[in-house]
Amino acid sequence: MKIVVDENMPYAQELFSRKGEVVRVPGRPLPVDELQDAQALMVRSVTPVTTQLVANTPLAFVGSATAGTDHVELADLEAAGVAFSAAPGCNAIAVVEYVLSALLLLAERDGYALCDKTIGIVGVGNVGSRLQARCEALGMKVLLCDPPRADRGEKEDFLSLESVATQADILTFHTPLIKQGAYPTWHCVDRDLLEKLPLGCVLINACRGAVVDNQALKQVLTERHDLSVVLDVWEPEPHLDQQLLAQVDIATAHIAGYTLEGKVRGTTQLYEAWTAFIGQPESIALSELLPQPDISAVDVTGEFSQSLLKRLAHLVYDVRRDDALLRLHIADEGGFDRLRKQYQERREWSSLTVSCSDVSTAERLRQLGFNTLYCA
Ligand SMILES: NC(=O)c1ccc[n+]([C@@H]2O[C@H](COP(=O)([O-])OP(=O)(O)OC[C@H]3O[C@@H](n4cnc5c(N)ncnc54)[C@H](O)[C@@H]3O)[C@@H](O)[C@H]2O)c1
Ligand SMILES: O=C(O)[C@H](O)[C@H](O)COP(=O)(O)O
Repeated sequence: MKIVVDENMPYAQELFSRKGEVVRVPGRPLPVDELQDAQALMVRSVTPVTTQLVANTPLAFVGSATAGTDHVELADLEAAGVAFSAAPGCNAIAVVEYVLSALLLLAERDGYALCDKTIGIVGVGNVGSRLQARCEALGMKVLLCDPPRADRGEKEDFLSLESVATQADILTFHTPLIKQGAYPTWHCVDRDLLEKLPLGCVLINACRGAVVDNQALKQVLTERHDLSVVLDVWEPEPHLDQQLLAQVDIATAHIAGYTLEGKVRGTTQLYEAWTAFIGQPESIALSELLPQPDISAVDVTGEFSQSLLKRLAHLVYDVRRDDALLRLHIADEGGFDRLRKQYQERREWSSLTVSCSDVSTAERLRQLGFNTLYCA
């Protein structure tokens, strides 16, 4: 059995080679000749999966180690009789911690307390709901927009996009990219919405580039200097608009989901889905695979504060690292994809054990995602 896997999928070689021959390939562009005798293909979001790609191959299963599936023609795969699995939620914590790393930075730069702010979360799924929990633990007011969930009658208090966008100090997007149907998100942040954002609003896009009309954003940013913008995703990738990049406050190369934990969960979720598909189900514990982090423990004395949280969060991951790298390398040939392929290891907040001399600080940091100990 031959299994073709994207080379940017940690531990794929080790796991999939338990069952067959593994061939690692670049995802953009994918060497299609490798599929001529392959039974399974494991991709990331950079590989469009079309009827054409799978036609005239023995592929029976395609997996994508991602939350988003807009690069996959799902109906065509089904029609071709090819099974598919994504990795829902694998990198949700990573995206949440990316957003918080950025917010802690902007709050310090502009001198405000996050607990005084209202955040509007658009798309309240795996990422959005975890972000909601962490923002509530920070004492922020949280407004939610998720029309599909609202229409299913779920019990949260969901608002319209316009209502959230006009009330929130911080507006962050965590929806899939959807072009058609009842709940489209393509260009849902258009000129009209951008003009309605409150004075000094922070706009964050860490879902898919085209959820924001990038040309409209570029234009509005020449007129409104009060907005702060954080973009991890771009329209289009990898050839993003360098003028827009220069206008935004934090710019990164679609790496919000790139913690080691997030990527490894992506691999293990696919391995579990595929082994179930071939009738030999296996489950893999993350702890079997993850190495010890570079920094695994710190001691904290004193009480919880935003400043303490920022120092701890940035000890694990400071978004300025990725912002600097993108600005430095965006003009290089292949720079965007190289930054993603050669991504420096990044861990989740839970990889850090924080020993606290104050019980309420320990509890607060635990709610915010750290591993904590109370040492009287
Ligand atoms: N930047 C990154 O590295 C990164 C990492 C993970 C996910 N993503 C992107 O973020 C998206 C969200 O991730 P997730 O894991 O939370 O997905 P999810 O499927 O768990 O949640 C998406 C939520 O969006 C809601 N939604 C759908 N249409 C909507 C609309 N028109 N308006 C508002 N809400 C709508 C859905 O009901 C759902 O609750 C993914 O689809 C992916 O494109 C990006
Ligand atoms: O949808 C997702 O899961 C993310 O966008 C994912 O992290 C993107 O990374 P890629 O698959 O392009 O490596």
